[in-house]
Amino acid sequence: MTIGIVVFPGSNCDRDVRWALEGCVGLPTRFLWHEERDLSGLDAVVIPGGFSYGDYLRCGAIARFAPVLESVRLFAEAGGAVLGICNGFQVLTEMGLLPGALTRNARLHFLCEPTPLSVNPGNCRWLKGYSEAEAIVLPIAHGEGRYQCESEQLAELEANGQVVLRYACNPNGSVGDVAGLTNTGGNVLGLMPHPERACDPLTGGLDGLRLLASLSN
Ligand SMILES: NC(=O)CC[C@H](N)C(=O)O
Repeated sequence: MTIGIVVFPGSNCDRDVRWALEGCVGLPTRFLWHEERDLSGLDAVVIPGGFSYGDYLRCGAIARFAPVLESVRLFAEAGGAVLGICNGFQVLTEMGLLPGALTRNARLHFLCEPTPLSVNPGNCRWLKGYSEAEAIVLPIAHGEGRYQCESEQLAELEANGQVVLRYACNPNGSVGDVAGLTNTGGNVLGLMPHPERACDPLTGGLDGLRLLASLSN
């Protein structure tokens, strides 16, 4: 099994994700530069955190036009496992693979702190290792993490079980305490917290490990 990790100019968590997947989980990875289109041989794709194209316009708004994402869209639409972390979640909403939008945090500050969350794994392929309503802690590090969508859309997401991660103490003003969403197929997951920074007790706990290890079980 090999996991692709997308790299845009401005990505900065691509190495963290590689360290977690290879060093902590033991899964081989391959970097996918933003101009590449070839996903052959890959079993899953991670769009990591960072500041793609300098976060100009809106986080993820330029990245959505990257050639690599045309292939990622086809991969996801065919049922392939895709994980978007932080800037990756922003990219997934900008490209329409997940509904809604991530906007500036309610108090306009960049937030960087451990954050308590509640997991509702439903049919999400990336969350098989967690139990229903499990309480976990993952770090956040973002300026644009305030999830927004229409109330009808939120009701639909809730009814479908697509709100798979919720903030216990909503730090950024997200509607419905949304910290992470899956698509109806459960193969695409976008989340603002960073599971790759919680894969070692020395550097942020272990609550992210099962997420990154989920595909290998
Ligand atoms: N850690 C990240 O991926 C940061 C995401 C994005 N650049 C923001 O500040 O919201």
